[in-house]
Parts: sequence; C-alpha cells; structure tokens
Amino acid sequence: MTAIAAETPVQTTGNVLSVKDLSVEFHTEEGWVRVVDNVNLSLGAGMTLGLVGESGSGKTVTSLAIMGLIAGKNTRLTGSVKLLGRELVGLSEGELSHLRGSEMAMVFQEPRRSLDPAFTVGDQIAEVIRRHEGVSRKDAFAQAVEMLEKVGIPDAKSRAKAYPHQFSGGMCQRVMLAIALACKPKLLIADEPTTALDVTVQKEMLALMNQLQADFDVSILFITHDLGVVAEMCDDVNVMYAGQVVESTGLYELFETPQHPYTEGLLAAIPESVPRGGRLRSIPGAVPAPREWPVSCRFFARCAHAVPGRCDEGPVDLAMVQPGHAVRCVRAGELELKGIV
Ligand SMILES: Nc1ncnc2c1ncn2[C@@H]1O[C@H](COP(=O)(O)OP(=O)(O)OP(=O)(O)O)[C@@H](O)[C@H]1O
Repeated sequence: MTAIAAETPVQTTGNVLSVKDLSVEFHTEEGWVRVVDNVNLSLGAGMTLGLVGESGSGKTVTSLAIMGLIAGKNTRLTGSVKLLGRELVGLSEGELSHLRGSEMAMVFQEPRRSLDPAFTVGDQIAEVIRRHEGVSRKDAFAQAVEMLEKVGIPDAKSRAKAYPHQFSGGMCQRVMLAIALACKPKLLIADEPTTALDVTVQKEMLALMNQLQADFDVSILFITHDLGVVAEMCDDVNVMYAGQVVESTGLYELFETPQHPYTEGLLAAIPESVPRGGRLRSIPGAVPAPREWPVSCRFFARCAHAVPGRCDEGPVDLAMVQPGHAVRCVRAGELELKGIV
C-alpha cells in the first residue's frame, strides 16, 4: 500500500472537473471550524461521479464550494477547483455568476424552493436562456418549451405558461433540470435530487437523468446518501466521512470489494443488499460534529474493525490499495469486508 500525498488520484488533463486539496472553513461562535478537509475529486467528460456519505459529511459544502457559492468574510476556502482546465478559485462573483448556468449548473433536493412562485415555469427557463445567450424573449420562450419537452413534460407548450404550484414535486424537479441544462453546461451538480420524491417518481427521475446525460453530453457530480441510487447512476464513487474522502474507486469495485469499514456499513444499509427476512443494518452512532473530529481516524468510534493503539494513533492518509482505488484506513488491504455484488 503506497501512501499518497494528496487525497484521491487527480488527473488534471481531460477532466471536466478537477478539485485539488479543497478545504472549507466557517467562522462560528467557537472560532474557525473546518468542515471540508483537503478533498480531491476528478470527473471525466460524460461521466457521473457519486459523492456519498451520511448527513453532515460535507457533501453539500463541497458542491457549493465548486459552484463558487461559498463566499464572505465568515468563510475560508483553499485549494483548487478547475472546470475544463480553468481555475475557478479566485474568480470574481461576476465571472462565477456567468459560468453558473452556462458551464456549470446545480439541482437541489427541494425543487419548489428553487423556483419562483411568481413566474411561469416557461418564463423562468427562458430567463436563463436570455441571460446567457442574449436571444430575444420570443426565441428564449420557444427554447424553453423545447427544454420542457426534453425533460418529459407532456403538453409542454401550454404547461410552459403554468406556475410552479400547478406542478407536482417530480414535475418541478423536471423543470429544474430544464433550467439547469438550458444553456448546455458541461457540469451538472445534482444534490440529492430524488430524495424528496416517492420511490416510483425517483426511479423515473434517475432514468431521465441518465437519458439527459447522454443527450446533453454533460458530466454529473451526483450527491447522495443512498448507495442504491449510486448503483443506478455512477461510474465512479467518492465516499465522504467527516469532511474527508475515505474511499475513492469505480462503481463495481466499491460494491464488490469495499476497502473502508464505513463503505461496508453504507452497503449493508441498502435495502436490496439484505436477504429476504434479514435485518437492515444501519451504522451505529452518527457523524460527529466538525469540532469533535479526532486527529486520528474520524470513523474510529463507530468502526466495527477498529484496533485501539493502531487506528487512533494519528492522522490517516488516503492510500492506494490498487490502481484507481484509494482508501483512508490503516487496516486497508488486511480486512475482508463484505461487498454486495
Ligand atoms: N455556514 C455554516 N457554518 C458552520 N457550519 C456549517 C455551515 N454550513 C455547513 N456547516 C457544517 O458543515 C458540515 C457539513 O455539512 P454539509 O451540509 O456539507 O453535509 P452533507 O454531507 O451535505 O449533509 P446533508 O446531506 O445533511 O446536507 C456539517 O457539520 C454542517 O453543520
């Protein structure tokens, strides 16, 4: 096992997104606290990278930092975020705002909150197109109708004139996808886009996103706490725990031969992984608050395989166990963890 200086292996050429040593700190009443700690990610053209972990592991803050939405005197951001080779860290808000929508876009868990109740959905899509492409109001609206067709809204021409409250949650998420993809960005960040939807609608939405990815040739950073969703969507997966990437590999490898006990715990919590009549396991405990993260392995207190004196001895580097498979665990390679393939 070779320790590597940075976290995940980052290829800087040919990637749509390359994140290197990204850290985010917030100023709180107790002082500065780091919630994202030296994260590295790389996402190739047309690929989907999953960012997985329980609530509080730092997924959303990572994605907001990538979008340039972490700013202000109470925040500190260090590291590098490259979109199509261009460094985003240090760009002005004006430059970032231009890139949001045209080159990168994001959809969130609660689509209704992101839509303006006072405007028709057609106008909201058209507004993004007009702002970024400078076309006439009429042409922008015609393109908005086309986008609604592409995201599977029936009777798009008349539905474009309806308001968000006249759409179901699933339909609102389709509208959000239409807004996000209207200017054909190269990167789409989807933060728990199906979590608020019921199971049938969730499945339709995942199928739609796979279809749209091919149609729009967009790379997706897919954020979720649900490895079942990852299995449907992703090519590669980065597992996050307490602000750090703890495992990074291809989808199949992650499911077949997980190397981090936290990943094993997440796999055991997928309903499909449990035999009929078996018990669904959840990982005991919860992600500690950032102020309580230990200097040594952050998963130590919850780990079924922890060895006192070894696992709590100091910081653990992310290390390669195989080409393309990196793990942050001092016992990586010596444990036979349960996969589910
Ligand atoms: N503005 C802020 N100030 C201080 N702490 C923050 C701030 N925003 C987020 N945090 C903390 O950062 C940590 C990571 O939060 P984040 O929302 O990224 O986690 P997550 O993995 O996306 O979880 P969830 O799925 O619940 O959104 C959490 O402990 C959270 O409380």
